Amino acid sequence: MSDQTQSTVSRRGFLRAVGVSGGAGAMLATMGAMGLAPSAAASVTPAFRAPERSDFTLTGRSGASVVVLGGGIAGLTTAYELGKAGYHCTILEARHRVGGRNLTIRGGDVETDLDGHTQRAGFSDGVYFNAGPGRIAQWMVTMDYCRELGVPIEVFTNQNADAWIYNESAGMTEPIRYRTAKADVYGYVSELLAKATDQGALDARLTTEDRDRLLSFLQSFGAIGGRTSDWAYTGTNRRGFSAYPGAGNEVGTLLGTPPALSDVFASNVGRYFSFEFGYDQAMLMFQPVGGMDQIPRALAKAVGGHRIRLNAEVTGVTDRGSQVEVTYRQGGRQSQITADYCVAALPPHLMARVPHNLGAGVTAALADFPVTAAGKIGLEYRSRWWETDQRIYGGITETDLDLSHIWYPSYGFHGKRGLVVGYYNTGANARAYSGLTPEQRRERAVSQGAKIHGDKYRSELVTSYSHAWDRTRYLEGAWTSPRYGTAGYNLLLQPAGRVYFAGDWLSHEVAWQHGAFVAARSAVSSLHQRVMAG
Ligand SMILES: Cc1cc2nc3c(=O)[nH]c(=O)nc-3n(C[C@H](O)[C@H](O)[C@H](O)COP(=O)(O)OP(=O)(O)OC[C@H]3O[C@@H](n4cnc5c(N)ncnc54)[C@H](O)[C@@H]3O)c2cc1C
Ligand SMILES: N=C(N)NCCCC(=O)C(=O)O
Repeated sequence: MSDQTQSTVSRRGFLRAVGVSGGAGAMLATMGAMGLAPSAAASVTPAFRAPERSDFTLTGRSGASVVVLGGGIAGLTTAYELGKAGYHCTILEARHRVGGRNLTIRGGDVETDLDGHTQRAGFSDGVYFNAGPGRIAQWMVTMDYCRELGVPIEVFTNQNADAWIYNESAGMTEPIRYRTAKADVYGYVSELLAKATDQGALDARLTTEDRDRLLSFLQSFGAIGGRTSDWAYTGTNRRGFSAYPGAGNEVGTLLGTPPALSDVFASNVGRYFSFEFGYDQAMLMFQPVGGMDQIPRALAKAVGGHRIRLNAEVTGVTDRGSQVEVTYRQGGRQSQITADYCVAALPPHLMARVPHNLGAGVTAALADFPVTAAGKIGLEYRSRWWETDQRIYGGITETDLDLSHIWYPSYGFHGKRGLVVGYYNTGANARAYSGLTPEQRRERAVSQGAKIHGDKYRSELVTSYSHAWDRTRYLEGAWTSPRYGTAGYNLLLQPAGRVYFAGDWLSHEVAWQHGAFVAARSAVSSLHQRVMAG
């Protein structure tokens, strides 16, 4: 090892170790130079833990019978994985279709909510609306199930420089493109930090070398001037153009000059930038081709339709010691099924209401999951004006309006029609919409969205369908906030006699199908170990 390498490591060991200036080879060389054996690399940059993410197989076979309560992702996965290991599973699902919160609405679908509002979706052929899940991160086990089940996937655009930001409460009268908002916020933040750095305000924290490196980073990050122009941010073509560059001498027309620093901060556009930093929301994201419900459909097909009873509402669970007895109502009749084991994959707040003999502690634990409301509306348009007129191809507009987010479709580009998600909100905003009739929801969403998109937001609209998760029978909520670490939460990670629990609510990825998949895998592993040991 040369002296130069040694000095590089001691001065820049951190940068090299996190792979900023080199690939794996460079990193290993650096580790060696630091006196670390290659195996110690794991403690610096932990290896990706593949087993939890990849395909799953129970070792050994059993012919035991299992009744699975709920045909959402967790229930279906339970039956799918146990089925591979030879178990005889029966799924009892209260709704008229499998999938649970994984719900894709197409033309002809009919849903009636708890308030008696019936909607028949009038969407055109090929147009669909993911009323629940819409996106999948690359690391999620959901991707492995798509591959294993043969569900084709495509990119879901979760972030788009050409989508809008609109903060009405900050006095904005026009929306601003993400790219423009970012250019101005990054520019002014960089200017301020560069000035403070150059004036010595950070000298206690920075060496001379650090200071120079930070200034050089800020110059490129914020596209600001140098020392001679006092690091000023004056705007560049990162803001975008009102007329893009063209042929010959057409240099294009820049999108004006940046507003004053104080106005940029007052607009509060920067509050949306960190969304894409999230480990679960960063691009690239994915979606199944043709709708998110391709996942439960494929699972149900693999499980076998004869093992799934629809419109079967579970009304009681009794552990009889050597077997479990489950009562359910189907077609106006009370029926009963007995199995060796049961996996309860209903929402916890609903399972808490099902009469059982599993103990008061179980009921109390199940009832202790606070539930969040969420809602979405799908707006079908006769033209794709957001693509042709506004040059937005997928992605999300962020607002401080009660509609919160507007999603543009990541499929069907340049097609004739398309579906925009006109609101996706949670909490109080979701409840405000769910308290309205479907017509009132549409009116409210359209009048809000037209502030951003103009007249076509109303005039090109063909039909709509809205879904209020807090008003959906057999779900009564969008997702829960588990009280991790409490005795109640931990109690439900264990079987109650012969009854196991599963669902995204028993995972650290609540509100993600990933959570439902891994919770189901955990329950079936535990059940299978017991059967194999017994
Ligand atoms: C608005 C929204 C957006 C989301 N976005 C994403 C996303 O982008 N990506 C992502 O991966 N995930 C997302 N999720 C989360 C994802 O939908 C869930 O994590 C997952 O679908 C949960 O599956 P589950 O099987 O645990 O529960 P559920 O889907 O709740 O399944 C429970 C099942 O039990 C049934 N049931 C209830 N009562 C009874 C009864 N008495 N008898 C019989 N059956 C009964 C229900 O009908 C249902 O089918 C979103 C969810 C919502 C609501
Ligand atoms: N606070 C949360 N749990 N957020 C997750 C929101 C639901 C979801 O998965 C998505 O829309 O991507």
